[in-house]
Amino acid sequence: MHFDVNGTKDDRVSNVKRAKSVGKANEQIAKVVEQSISQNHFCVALGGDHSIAIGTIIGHARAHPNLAVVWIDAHADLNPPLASPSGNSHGMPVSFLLRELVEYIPKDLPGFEWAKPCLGVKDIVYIGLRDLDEAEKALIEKHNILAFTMREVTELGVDAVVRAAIKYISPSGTRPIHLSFDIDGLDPTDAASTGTPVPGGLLLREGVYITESLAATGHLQMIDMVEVNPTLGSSKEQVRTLQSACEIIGACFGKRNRK
Ligand SMILES: CN[C@](CCCC[B-](O)(O)O)(CCN1CCCCC1)C(=O)O
Ligand SMILES: [Mn+2]
Ligand SMILES: [Mn+2]
Ligand SMILES: [Mn+2]
Repeated sequence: MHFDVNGTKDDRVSNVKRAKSVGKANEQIAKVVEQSISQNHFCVALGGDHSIAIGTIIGHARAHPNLAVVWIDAHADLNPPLASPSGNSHGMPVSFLLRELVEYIPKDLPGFEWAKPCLGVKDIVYIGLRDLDEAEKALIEKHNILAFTMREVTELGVDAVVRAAIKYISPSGTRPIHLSFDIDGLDPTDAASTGTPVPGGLLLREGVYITESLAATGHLQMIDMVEVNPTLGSSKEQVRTLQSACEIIGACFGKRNRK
């Protein structure tokens, strides 16, 4: 039995653990993000797990409906609630955001009454994938979602991947971009202090390059920096992970390794 902050029952509903707390928190996040973006701020959301992207992206899209999303992650976070093998909401956020998946979202989810999908499958691109569940693979395939897995990053190189990603989501180069950066998109050597690390990820240098390239479009509006868990790993790993997160956030504001 789980309880929410008010001490009322908050159990697993339609296979979403603590549905009410997650839904209500994201409702608040969406309001704050919409306000911040509407005041023309560059917005940095610090997670917490990746379920906060439900609120950050819906909030951002309220201010900029023509939003495009770059999702850096070892995982697709695309499990519709009933297909999730864990019931952990951090593996589901993208399924709540895509209009084409709305039929898979249970109608009775407490706390999520406000959450309406705000993206089409063509408005998102993945970079760094290397650990997908069966339902996620099937949905990426069925809806032709553009995904550069670590295989493509190795094959094409990070420059070709980020150029292709930008060309795809913003052919005119003018669309507002939301970067949802899961620190576990990086290799555990650069980011071990996270809940679901997966070997063979992006080097910090590659993560910085992708972020700098998005910033160079002049339309990067917001970054989620999520899944950083400084309670995990050795103190050396914790420092390294926090340093990586700061480098990525810094890269949103332009080139780091200036000549
Ligand atoms: C791959 N899907 C997972 C992980 C989601 C990670 C979320 B993120 O925000 O960190 O990216 C894992 C599901 N596996 C758990 C172990 C047994 C096999 C399934 C899930 O729980 O949905
Ligand atoms: Mn996670
Ligand atoms: Mn994630
Ligand atoms: Mn992840």
